[in-house]
Amino acid sequence: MSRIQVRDLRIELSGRTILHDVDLSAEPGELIYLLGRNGAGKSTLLRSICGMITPASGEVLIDGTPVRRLPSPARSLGMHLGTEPVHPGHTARRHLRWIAAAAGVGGDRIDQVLARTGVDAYGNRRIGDYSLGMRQRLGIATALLPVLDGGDGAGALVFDEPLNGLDVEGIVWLRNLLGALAADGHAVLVASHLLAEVARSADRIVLIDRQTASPAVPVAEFQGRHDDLESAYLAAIGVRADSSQVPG
Ligand SMILES: Nc1ncnc2c1ncn2[C@@H]1O[C@H](COP(=O)(O)OP(=O)(O)OP(=O)(O)O)[C@@H](O)[C@H]1O
Repeated sequence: MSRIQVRDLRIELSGRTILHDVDLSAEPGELIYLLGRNGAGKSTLLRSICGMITPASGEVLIDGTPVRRLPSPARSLGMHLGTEPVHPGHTARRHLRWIAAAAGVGGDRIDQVLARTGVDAYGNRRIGDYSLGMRQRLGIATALLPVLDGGDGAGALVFDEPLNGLDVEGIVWLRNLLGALAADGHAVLVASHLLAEVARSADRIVLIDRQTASPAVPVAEFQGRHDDLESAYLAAIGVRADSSQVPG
């Protein structure tokens, strides 16, 4: 069973407050989506949860342990934080070998995650030649490395905009994968702008706005009296649905 707890988190970068007073708990078996406009702080929050950003104050606990005290966060957390290839000349297989070794995950997992994500079809080609959707699938494969089927691997997973660039069958595949991970007891946290997908899949929604996070609420509660999630979201961030102003 896995749990992500964020307590009273404050993040400052280059002397600017990016997030403050963030409290969030992703429980075992829950799929939580983070919403928020460009620059709201979703990636910053996910990176903080993964221990890649040191908070000015507050804490992140993964299964009750402060993330920065975990001996190997990449073993305790499945992470997909972006699609930029670190080494464009590497193949997917070599990339995964490198990540698995760094995280202390057995190399026998590599073939499993390649097959589970469909990356095995092009696992021996250099990442620099991948399309966006192919890079997304590789990022998802990386996040699955420490997640052992029925074992004691990572319990919690975070994904930063994993849907971007996936084709239609990829979106359906990822929806089923995230649902299956949650059903297996993993706490799953996903940042996305794709509200149709959020509406059909999320257990709860958190809105990142005005440098903080709303309480996590079920989709129906977030939607309230609005016709759909998009209208509710626009109202929540203070934008009129018919507005043609450049947001900012
Ligand atoms: N290293 C950094 N130094 C200073 N400011 C930063 C740094 N990284 C991010 N920021 C700022 O933090 C804010 C939040 O950025 P973040 O990438 O977390 O937003 P986001 O919600 O993920 O946006 P998007 O939806 O566009 O991906 C932005 O104002 C960004 O400019």
